[in-house]
Amino acid sequence: MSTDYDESVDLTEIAKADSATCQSCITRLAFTCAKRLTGVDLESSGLINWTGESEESQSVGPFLIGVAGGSASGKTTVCNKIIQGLGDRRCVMIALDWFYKGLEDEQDASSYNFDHPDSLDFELLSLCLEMLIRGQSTEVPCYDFSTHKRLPVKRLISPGEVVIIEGILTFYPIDIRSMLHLKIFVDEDPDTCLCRRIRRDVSSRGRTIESVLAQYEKFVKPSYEEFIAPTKRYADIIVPRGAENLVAIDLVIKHIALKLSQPDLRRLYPNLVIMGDNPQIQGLHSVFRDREASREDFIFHADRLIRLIAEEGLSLLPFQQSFVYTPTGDVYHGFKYSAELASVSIMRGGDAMEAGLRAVCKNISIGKMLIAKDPLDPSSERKVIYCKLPSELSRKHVFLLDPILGTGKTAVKAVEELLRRGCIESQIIILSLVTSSEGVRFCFEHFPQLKLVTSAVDHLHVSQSRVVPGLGEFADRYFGT
Ligand SMILES: Nc1ncnc2c1ncn2[C@@H]1O[C@H](COP(=O)(O)OP(=O)(O)O)[C@@H](O)[C@H]1O
Ligand SMILES: Nc1ccn([C@@H]2O[C@H](COP(=O)(O)O)[C@@H](O)[C@H]2O)c(=O)n1
Ligand SMILES: [Mg+2]
Repeated sequence: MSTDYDESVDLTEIAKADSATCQSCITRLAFTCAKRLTGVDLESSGLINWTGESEESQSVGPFLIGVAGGSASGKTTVCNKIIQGLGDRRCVMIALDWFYKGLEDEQDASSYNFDHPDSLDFELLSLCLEMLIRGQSTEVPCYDFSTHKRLPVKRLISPGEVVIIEGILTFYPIDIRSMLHLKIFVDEDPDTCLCRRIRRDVSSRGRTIESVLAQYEKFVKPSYEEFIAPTKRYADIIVPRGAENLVAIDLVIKHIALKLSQPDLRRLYPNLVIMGDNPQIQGLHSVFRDREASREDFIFHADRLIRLIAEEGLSLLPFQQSFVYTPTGDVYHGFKYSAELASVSIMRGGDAMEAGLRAVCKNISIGKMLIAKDPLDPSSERKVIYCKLPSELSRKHVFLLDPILGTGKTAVKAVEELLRRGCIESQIIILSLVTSSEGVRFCFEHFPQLKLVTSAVDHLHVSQSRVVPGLGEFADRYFGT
């Protein structure tokens, strides 16, 4: 094959690029080659909507774990066990200790509080983590505990599938905390921590017993109480007895392995249900996404899918144990829903989901909401134009019907209105046939407690105006308008 590629694609650029740039270069190269070989410009033909950028927006990046806890509680030891348990997964561990600002020559270590948040360079840590999240290598500082200074060298850290950041104040700054997908607090008896710290600091950090005890009384203990212990409430998991707690460590390893097995947005958003992983669902999509499908086929297959999505939504409702007598006079022990349910359709697309929903939830009361931008000002914010809701929503679970969730802005506006009218965030379940990954992120960034059931996650076209590959205007195709 000729190497006569378009000059705008520089192969040396690919060789030295980070993964995102590299992907984008390779995409351009692929488009160029295809155009040379076939004469068809795939990029502008509309046959392919994939671009390096949009693929990047689908990527969920590394799984970020934060480990916090008192000094010498066993954080580093717990992290090492987790990494060991993950086997050949590529894990990267970052110690908060590397980000100590260090002392100036004139500063006296015995009167400096190394347990205060101001002693750490969280800004630099944040930049390093952002690079790892983008799949890029990053340089981290090296710190010398015996001189209390940064060394004049840096260490290059390559990106990994799992990134663990461990340190006493990992959960303290909100920007670091909000990046984390799993937060673990190691909780150890303070006497045990002190004994371990004396041993460790004397043997490997160049301290005397007296200096460790003086620092402990003056700074370590008070700062633990003021800054570290209060961050325990941000933890998803509290591990008592640190590295001894093999059951907790095993559960954590299993949880991470499960998350790594989810290559999509479910890894980040536990309240996201995607039902599209099987041929049955994909078979339905193959009919109603087809632009040649007749209206009759479109409605039939869309209704089938809406029924399945509604059933999935029902499975998220709370239930309680119940029993019935069977015709044989015996008792059958089962369950019944313990929640009242209502629904709200976002007009006009949501209206087209009502028949499918009613086939599953016979007498459900359905409200309506019309949300739109000012037609004379397309850059304006979305507004609620019309809203008629079922009664007593505050004690009900609500299915919010939005067949195609694009930017997510309409859905978010609808959720805001529902909350304003008394709904509870965790009781709102969005039912959507097709979503974009960008829309999913937008919804969960605004409302992490809500639930979202969809049968496919596409992506937003660069123009932001449509979901691709998508299925066109759902309501127009459904109502034949
Ligand atoms: N469960 C344990 N039993 C005995 N020693 C431990 C245990 N966990 C940690 N240590 C020791 O205690 C010291 C501090 O542990 P480390 O994991 O470095 O704590 P941290 O990172 O929280 O400061 C280390 O010398 C380590 O080997
Ligand atoms: N120059 C320094 C810097 C930090 N410390 C102490 O280290 C502790 C944090 O490290 P862990 O591994 O124990 O989490 C912290 O409590 C600081 O007091 C220090 O002594 N000297
Ligand atoms: Mg440590």
